[in-house]
Amino acid sequence: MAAAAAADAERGGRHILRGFVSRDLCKELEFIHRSCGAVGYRPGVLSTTLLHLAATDCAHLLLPFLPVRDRLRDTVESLFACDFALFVEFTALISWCKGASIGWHSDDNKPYLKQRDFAAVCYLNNHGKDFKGGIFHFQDGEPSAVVPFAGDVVIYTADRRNVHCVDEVIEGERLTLTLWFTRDSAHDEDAKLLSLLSHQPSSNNNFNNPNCFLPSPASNNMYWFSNEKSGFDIRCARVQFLGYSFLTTSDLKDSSSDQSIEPFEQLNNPLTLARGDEVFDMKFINSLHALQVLQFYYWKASELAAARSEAIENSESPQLSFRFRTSTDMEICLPCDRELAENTLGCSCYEEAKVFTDSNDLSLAVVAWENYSCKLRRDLLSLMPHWLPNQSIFFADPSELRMYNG
Ligand SMILES: O=C(O)CCC(=O)C(=O)O
Ligand SMILES: [Fe+2]
Repeated sequence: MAAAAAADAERGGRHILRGFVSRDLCKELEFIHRSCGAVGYRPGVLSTTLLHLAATDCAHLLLPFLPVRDRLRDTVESLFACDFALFVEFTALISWCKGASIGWHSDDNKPYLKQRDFAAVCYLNNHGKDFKGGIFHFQDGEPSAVVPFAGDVVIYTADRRNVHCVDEVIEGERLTLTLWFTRDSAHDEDAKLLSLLSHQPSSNNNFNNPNCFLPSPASNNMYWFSNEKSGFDIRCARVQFLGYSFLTTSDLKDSSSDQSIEPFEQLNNPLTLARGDEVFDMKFINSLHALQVLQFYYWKASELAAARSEAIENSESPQLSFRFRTSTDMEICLPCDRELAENTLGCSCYEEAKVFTDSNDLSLAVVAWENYSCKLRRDLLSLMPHWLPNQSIFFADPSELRMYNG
C-alpha cells in the first residue's frame, strides 16, 4: 500500500475521494461562507479564510472546519506516503461567482507560492443544480475532468505535474473548501491563527461576556464586489436574496438612526431587518450580526418550522416579532447595482427559500443561533489552552477536555 502510494506520488499523483465531506458539514460551511465571506483573491471570487474569521471576532466558527481539516491532512500524508510532517498552509471557503474562471496553472506557480506541496479542493455544492459551468480539468492524464459534486474532494500535488484549470462559471455560486499543505513549518497557518487569537482583547476570550460571539466587520471595501463599472455590498445583496433589507429605525434610540451617518458606516452600527412592510422587532449589533442570524434561519429553515408547529400544538403562543413599518424606519440605501448582484450571486434556490421560510421563525432562529454560537465559543475556550503550548490547532472532543480539566 505504502509502496503504491509512493509510486503514485512519483507520477505526480492525484486522487478523487467521493463523499469525503458529509452533507451536513457542506451545509454548515455554506452558512459560514454566506454570513462571513468577503471579496477574494481574484476577480469574481469570494472567500472566507480562517484568518478572516479570527480577525472578525468569529474564531468560534473555526471549529466546524477542524475535524475535516485534520482528516484531509492525514489523508494527504498517507496517500503520498509522506515521511515528513505536513502543515496546513491555507484554508478557505471559496465561492466562484458567475464569470469566474482560472486558466491552466499549477498551484505553486508564483515565487511566493513555492512552499505549496499539495492541494485539496472539497466541493460543497453541486454542478448543474447550484451552479452551471465551473468544471475542473487536468491538462494531461486521467482523470481529465472533475465535475464538482457536494462532498467530493480532489487531491493533487501542487507542482507542474498537475497543471489544471476551472471553466468559467455560467450561473450561480460554486462553493469549495480549499486547502494547501506544505512541509515548510515557516508557512504553518496554525502559527498565524494562534498569534491572532492570543492577541485578541481579553474581553473576547471571556465566555462570561454576553457579546463574545458577535461578529465585527472588516473594512467596508472587503464587502464591496465590483466590476469595471459598478458594484454592490455583499452583505446587502445576501439579505436581499432572502427577501429582507437592512433598516435603521428611530426606535433603536442610538446613533444608527442619525441619517447624517454615511450609509456604509450604518452597516457597522445597530440596525434591524425588514421584510416588505414588516419590521423585525430586534436590534442587531451590526449588519454582519443580522446577516448571520438570517443565514442561520435559511440553513435551519425546516428544523425551525418543525419547532414552531410543535409550539403551536402545545398551545404555546407563537412569538409576535414583527411590527408594521413607520415613517421613522429608514432603509439603508447604498449604491448598489442590483442587476450585477443578481447576476453574480443569484440562484434559483433563493426563490424556493422565500416560499419555504416563515418570518415568524426568525425569532426562533435568533435563539437557536445564540445557542449554536455559545456552544462553539465554549468549545473554543476549552480547546485554546491545548492549542497554545502545542502551537497547533487541532480538533479534540471539547466535552472530554472539559472533564479532564475539571
Ligand atoms: O476550485 C477548484 O476546482 C480549483 C481551484 C484552483 O485551481 C485554485 O484555486 O488554484
Ligand atoms: Fe489551482
